[in-house]
Amino acid sequence: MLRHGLQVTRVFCQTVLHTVSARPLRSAILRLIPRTALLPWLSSRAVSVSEWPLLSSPPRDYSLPNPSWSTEMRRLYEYYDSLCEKEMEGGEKKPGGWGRLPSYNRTLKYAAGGKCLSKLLKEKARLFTRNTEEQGAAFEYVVFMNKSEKRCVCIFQAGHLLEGPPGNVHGGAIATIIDTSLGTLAGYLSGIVMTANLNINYCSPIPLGSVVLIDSVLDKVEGRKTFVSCQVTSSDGSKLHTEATGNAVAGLPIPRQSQHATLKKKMSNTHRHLKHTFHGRLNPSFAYFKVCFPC
Ligand SMILES: CCCCCCCCCCCCCC(=O)SCCNC(=O)CCNC(=O)[C@H](O)C(C)(C)COP(=O)(O)OP(=O)(O)OC[C@H]1O[C@@H](n2cnc3c(N)ncnc32)[C@H](O)[C@@H]1OP(=O)(O)O
Repeated sequence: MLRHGLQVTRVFCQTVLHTVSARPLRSAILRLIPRTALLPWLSSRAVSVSEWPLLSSPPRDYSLPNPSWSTEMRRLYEYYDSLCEKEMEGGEKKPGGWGRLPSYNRTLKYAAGGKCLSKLLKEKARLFTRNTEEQGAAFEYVVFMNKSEKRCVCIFQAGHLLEGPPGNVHGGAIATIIDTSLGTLAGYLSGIVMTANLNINYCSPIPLGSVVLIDSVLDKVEGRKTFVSCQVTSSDGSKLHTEATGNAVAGLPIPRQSQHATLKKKMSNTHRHLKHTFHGRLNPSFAYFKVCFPC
């Protein structure tokens, strides 16, 4: 009887997986099936749960080329990608100092401190620059980091949803991508940071749909403060669109055992405020963010 039940489950699982190709529908169906019911199917396929895309589907990496990318965007991507450290034949690493940073639409997913946040925030929060699935509509960008030069280059293609003055990119959208580039560089070099100060000079408008380069460098580190600056230029570097300087303040270090009780007390005091909104100042839950560098 039990064996018969397992067999029916297995056949059902296989039918679902092989016939339903639309991913949202397939995911919805699978959410209704208890995971234990899938085990017979998995064991029959001799695959581990982590290998199975629907139980642990890898998040979409938004920094990879997609059909909306212009020829110029692709050309620049391929240029910086060619500078990246890569495994060569024989296991040797091609030196270059550059590396592409992956980019996801969630950060809370990686936060153990997320228990302080409401369920709504946990489920619905999206990184501002990656909050539309429509390719090419808003921020299309990829960040390449050069750790040894303490520098990063962001290739940015501005989509039609970012219009400000007719035919040109909104100043707030430019500030957003600058904050993202500078924040990413500061975060990469100094750990978790919050932008404390950002000064922007808008020198010439950025045409909607065009591709620009945001070249960011580290100026100095003073205690918790990381000073960074950038220039936004046309893709061939001939025209300066924007320049900016910023100061990012590093968060609290991962708590040591002795500090843990104080932090826990602080967290419960602020829990009520944190429940529906972020606290205005850097709060202890930031200390629990896993350091990862999606941008
Ligand atoms: C890990 C996950 C990564 C994910 C990445 C994906 C996203 C990609 C990247 C996206 C990136 C997006 C990034 C975003 O969008 S971050 C979002 C925008 N930023 C904020 O909301 C920050 C709000 N402000 C604060 O939280 C606090 O004020 C901070 C944390 C900044 C400092 O408060 P804290 O209580 O902790 O420290 P402190 O007050 O003792 O000050 C410490 C030092 O800093 C100096 N100072 C302070 N304020 C300013 C100021 N305004 N100008 C110049 N300096 C300032 C101050 O004089 C002092 O210096 P000194 O006296 O020691 O010399």
